[in-house]
Amino acid sequence: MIQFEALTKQFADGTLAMHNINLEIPKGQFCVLLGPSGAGKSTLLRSLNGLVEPTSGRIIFAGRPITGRQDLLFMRRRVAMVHQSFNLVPRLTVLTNVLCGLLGRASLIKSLLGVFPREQKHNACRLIESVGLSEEHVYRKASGLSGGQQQRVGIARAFIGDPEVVLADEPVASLDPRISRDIMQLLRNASQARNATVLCSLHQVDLAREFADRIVAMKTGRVVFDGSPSDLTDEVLGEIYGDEQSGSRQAEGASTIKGMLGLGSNRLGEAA
Ligand SMILES: Nc1ncnc2c1ncn2[C@@H]1O[C@H](COP(=O)(O)OP(=O)(O)OP(=O)(O)O)[C@@H](O)[C@H]1O
Repeated sequence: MIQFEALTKQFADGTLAMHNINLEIPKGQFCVLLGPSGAGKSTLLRSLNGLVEPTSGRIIFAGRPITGRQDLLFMRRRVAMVHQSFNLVPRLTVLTNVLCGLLGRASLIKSLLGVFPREQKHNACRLIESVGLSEEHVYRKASGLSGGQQQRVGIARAFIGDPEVVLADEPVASLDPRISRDIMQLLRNASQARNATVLCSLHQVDLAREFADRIVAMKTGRVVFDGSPSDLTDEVLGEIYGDEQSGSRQAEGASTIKGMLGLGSNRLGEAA
């Protein structure tokens, strides 16, 4: 479904956010990206919705090399995004927020006026129900929902356009552990039901192990691990996160490796 060929991104200030990334992500795979803060996970995700332009290398999406503007539009139309901070419009209803996932597909004027065909509204209502919200939520403003409910809306919005690929950038970073698991389960179920490919960055190793078909770990812009959850041993985790533990940058991350693993300090200390 997606091929990254020697993908490299160097920002104008010289930061090398991705260096020679070579990956093939097959259709329907649920691939989790792990790695310390600043590893390049978001940059990789953003290269797939056109928000980051690679410095060199290329992306092949559904067999089509993404080189020009038309290719980029082709890819963007097939990719949806789930955000860490939900990115809903607070004053709009749940229904309209979900329908916003069709912007760019529906007529711009109609979308801006909030005029969506009956069938699309019907689909949106079905999706709202399928993500665990009820009728009473449909016309409620997004600002009146809990974080977990907002992310359910975010998932419904991502899937309404029937995307082939869903990018989820730390989708549970601002949720408590129980709700996080529910949201990951929902994302997993929704993608499986549609055979959609998911690329999901996470800081929670336990969730990565539970939900991923495949885990790719990055560090300083490079892929340092690519395998199944069962291959992700504590030793490998120590290599991925170890150096960062002693660095001050870890404070910027979602949590310490200890918290992420839910382990005691001794084992962790050894790994680090
Ligand atoms: N627009 C930008 N200009 C310059 N540097 C950037 C820009 N965007 C990201 N970077 C840098 O690129 C590197 C990779 O950042 P990225 O956000 O991809 O990491 P990440 O693994 O997603 O981190 P986190 O887990 O904290 O979200 C970091 O050093 C970051 O500071």
